[in-house]
Amino acid sequence: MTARIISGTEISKQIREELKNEIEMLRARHHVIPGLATVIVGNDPASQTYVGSKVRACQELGIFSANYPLPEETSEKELLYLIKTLNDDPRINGILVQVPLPKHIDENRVLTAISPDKDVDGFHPINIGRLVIGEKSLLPCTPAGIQQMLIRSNVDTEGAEVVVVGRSNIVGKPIANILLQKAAGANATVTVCHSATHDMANHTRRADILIAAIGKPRFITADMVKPGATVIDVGTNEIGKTPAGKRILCGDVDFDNVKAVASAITPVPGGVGPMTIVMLMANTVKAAKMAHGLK
Ligand SMILES: Nc1nc(=O)c2c([nH]1)NC[C@@H]1CN(c3ccc(C(=O)N[C@@H](CCC(=O)O)C(=O)O)cc3)C=[N+]21
Repeated sequence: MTARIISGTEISKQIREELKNEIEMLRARHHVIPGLATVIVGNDPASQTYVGSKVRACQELGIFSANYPLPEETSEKELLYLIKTLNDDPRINGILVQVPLPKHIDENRVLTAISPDKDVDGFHPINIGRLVIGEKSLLPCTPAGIQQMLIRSNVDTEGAEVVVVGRSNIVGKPIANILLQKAAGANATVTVCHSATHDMANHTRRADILIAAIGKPRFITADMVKPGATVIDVGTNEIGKTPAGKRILCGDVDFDNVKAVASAITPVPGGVGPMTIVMLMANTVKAAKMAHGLK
């Protein structure tokens, strides 16, 4: 068997088209233009690449974007002041502070300072809490993107065994909670594995849907995958550079061997990454509608 490829590039294009229409409708009917502020502290090249993609996506879709590239030595106080200003700015519906932040800044304090209504990353404790209790909230972008990939490629989660490898606050914990929800129709049986899990392969081999979010290149090997499983690869590990200086990316899944066992698999690049960006745009549109009391 060779697995069907679930293309994040294709699915994200489809969602972009839907968003474009919705944004045009908001503008024409309600005179609303969604606005996103991106804040990046320091000059990590990978972070700059991601923020660059986000800004381009805004331009393409008709979202207003305001960008705040700040020097590495920005103090926590200055950053908190900027966030307060953005919280109060009616043109801004979404605030994204790129993580990781420099070590002298308390990341939790900063993320908690963002108004929950403008928290398009879905990292604020209020939004995490709403997700866990099954209330409507802004969902973290990578997990929301994974959910859309499953829905739009007809992978049924109802009653399925889902195994998530990785327990980060930005991927592992939220995707586990999203797929566990009954109300939203996900309704899966969810196991979360991590670095202290005994006999990890024993868990992963039971998965109908295996989600790899560990941050280790090719960690998931073919012997860890149940024949016919759907495999979602969240890894974006930089394993080198091309002679031209372009980053070479590799997922958390040993793609070439696992695709012979799985029935569906996401590639890296071109899988979860592009979905993360489009869901940020979707959250910005959602936040704009909430801000204007629109359904
Ligand atoms: N506040 C915050 N929110 C984030 O959502 C956030 C963040 N901080 N910090 C870093 C991570 C990482 N992340 C990615 C987004 C897109 C791709 C992506 O589009 N990847 C392309 C390849 C891009 C390339 O070639 O470098 C792909 O997989 O096809 C990857 C990774 C968002 N993050």
